[in-house]
Amino acid sequence: MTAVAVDGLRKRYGDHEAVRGVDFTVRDGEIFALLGPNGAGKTTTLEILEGFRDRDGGSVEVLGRDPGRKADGRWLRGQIGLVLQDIAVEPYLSVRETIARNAGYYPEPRGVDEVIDLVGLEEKRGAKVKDLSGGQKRRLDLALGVVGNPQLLFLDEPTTGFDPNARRGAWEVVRNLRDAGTTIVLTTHYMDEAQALADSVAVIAGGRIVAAGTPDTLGGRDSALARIRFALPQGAAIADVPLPVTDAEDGLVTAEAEEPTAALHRLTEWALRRGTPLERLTVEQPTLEDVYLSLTGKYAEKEASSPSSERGRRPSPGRGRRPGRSRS
Ligand SMILES: Nc1ncnc2c1ncn2[C@@H]1O[C@H](COP(=O)(O)OP(=O)(O)OP(=O)(O)O)[C@@H](O)[C@H]1O
Repeated sequence: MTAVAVDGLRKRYGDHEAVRGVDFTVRDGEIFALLGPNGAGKTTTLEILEGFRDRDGGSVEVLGRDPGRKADGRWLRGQIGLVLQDIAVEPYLSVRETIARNAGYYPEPRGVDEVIDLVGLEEKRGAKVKDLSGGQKRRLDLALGVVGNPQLLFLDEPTTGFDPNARRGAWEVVRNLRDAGTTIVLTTHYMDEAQALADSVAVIAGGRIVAAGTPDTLGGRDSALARIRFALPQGAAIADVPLPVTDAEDGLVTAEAEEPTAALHRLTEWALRRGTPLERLTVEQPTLEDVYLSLTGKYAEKEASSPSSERGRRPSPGRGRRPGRSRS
């Protein structure tokens, strides 16, 4: 079943078309990541799905309902969870009191202590919200997003400001939620996060989807050539290397290979015969970040060379502008 279906979505702010015909679907029970540079239209798209913003065109279905219709929007608010960047919480309430208060807004909430354990705030159960660290506060945000036992959870940059251990902890929480049946739609600027978590991803740039797929296949990543890099051995010239190589950064040379095993065999045999080691040898497939940068870079180049491109766009106003989005 489809949890979210977006078809030809459009949204304009004055004369700026922020979302220009976006299509994607999110399958029931998956983690879907919407990726894109600042100002690409991610927040606008999510706000429309969450029922906080009207659209100008296209169709949107969330759990089979239209968040743009008042009655559907009300029903959806009981079924979806939101973890946003700027949830307002009462600083003098304790962690437990804050979660218990939010639980009261939902028809079938999760147990408060279960949620505290789920997000790893056991030690801080009785602590006042104002005394939490930045990372602990984000865990509380996550707790508030899941306490309603939502079918669908929206996570807006869920690990911004986390230390590396806390990020891995949060990923574990998100995976556990998915495994327990929650569908998750997230935005992130961290490609390692999308790689680690997402079952499928879509890249948005300039209000359009420029690529969609799984993290491993996005933009033809799985069929891309492997890159072999190494420092040219002392006394060797580029022409001596038994593979076509080009100069790379940092004094390294690069060979691109369809069959990296065979290419490495030729290369290492050559080096052993010469008796010179291949220093700083690495073999890499393009990472999700490489593919993302290439997709969004190509988009930016196309925009810059298009005579109709819109220059000097207003910078993204950042967070804190979703109308009426705080629940606490
Ligand atoms: N309320 C608004 N009024 C006018 N313009 C807006 C408004 N909200 C967003 N925009 C513009 O629409 C475009 C898309 O913004 P949006 O916030 O959806 O991007 P984003 O992909 O979420 O960016 P970021 O990664 O920086 O959060 C931007 O050019 C932004 O300046």
